[in-house]
Amino acid sequence: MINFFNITKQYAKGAVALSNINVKIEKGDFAFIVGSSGAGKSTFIKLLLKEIEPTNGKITIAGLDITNLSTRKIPYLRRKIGVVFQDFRLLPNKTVYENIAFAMEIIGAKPKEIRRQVPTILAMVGLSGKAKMYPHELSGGEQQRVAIARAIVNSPDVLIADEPTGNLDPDTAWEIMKLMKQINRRGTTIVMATHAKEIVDMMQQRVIAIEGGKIVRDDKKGVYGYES
Ligand SMILES: Nc1ncnc2c1ncn2[C@@H]1O[C@H](COP(=O)(O)OP(=O)(O)OP(=O)(O)O)[C@@H](O)[C@H]1O
Repeated sequence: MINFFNITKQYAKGAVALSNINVKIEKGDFAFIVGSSGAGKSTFIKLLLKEIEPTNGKITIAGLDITNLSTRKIPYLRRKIGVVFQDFRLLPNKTVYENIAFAMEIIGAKPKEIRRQVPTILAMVGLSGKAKMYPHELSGGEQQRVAIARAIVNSPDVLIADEPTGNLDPDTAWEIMKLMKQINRRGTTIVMATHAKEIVDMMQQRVIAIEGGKIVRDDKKGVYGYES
């Protein structure tokens, strides 16, 4: 599903954030990316999202070589990937319904399809009663559910989450993790960068640890492995 071939990323001012990384994430995997601050986790995620380009190497996602992708094909890539961030990033002037509908509109979904799909996805994330609310009227956990709904509404192959529980209290964080696991069970590959030791230890999923720009550990049912 996701392949990093000899990926090196050196930033303009000299820092080598990732150094010759090779990793393969299979379809249906749930993989945590862990590592201390500055280890290279965000760089890993940004490369996947094509927000930045590698200095060397090749990345493929669902058979698509994203390092040599024509501008024309970038929307196609975006459809294969859903993203969730720590700070939710919802559109403040749109309701819950509109935030999710908008993600469908921009890929050209038909109004009929949108009217059918948005309530389905809202029910799935447990927010059927909140469709008309605005983001500021919701709790952090609810906002993150909306963000997840928006990320999966177009049925991406991969859900990428960058510290999705970072702004949430422990109970709410667990609710979000249950939802992520549910999405994973339906076949979506999940890649999640996190500092949340308890979550990683409890979930017993694949753990890829990055240190100093290299993969230092890759365990099938791993633990966080750092003091938090
Ligand atoms: N835009 C940039 N320009 C120069 N150096 C950068 C840039 N972004 C990150 N770096 C450097 O690359 C290295 C890896 O950073 P990265 O943000 O990937 O770490 P991280 O593991 O996500 O850390 P954190 O857990 O603190 O978010 C660090 O040494 C950082 O200073």
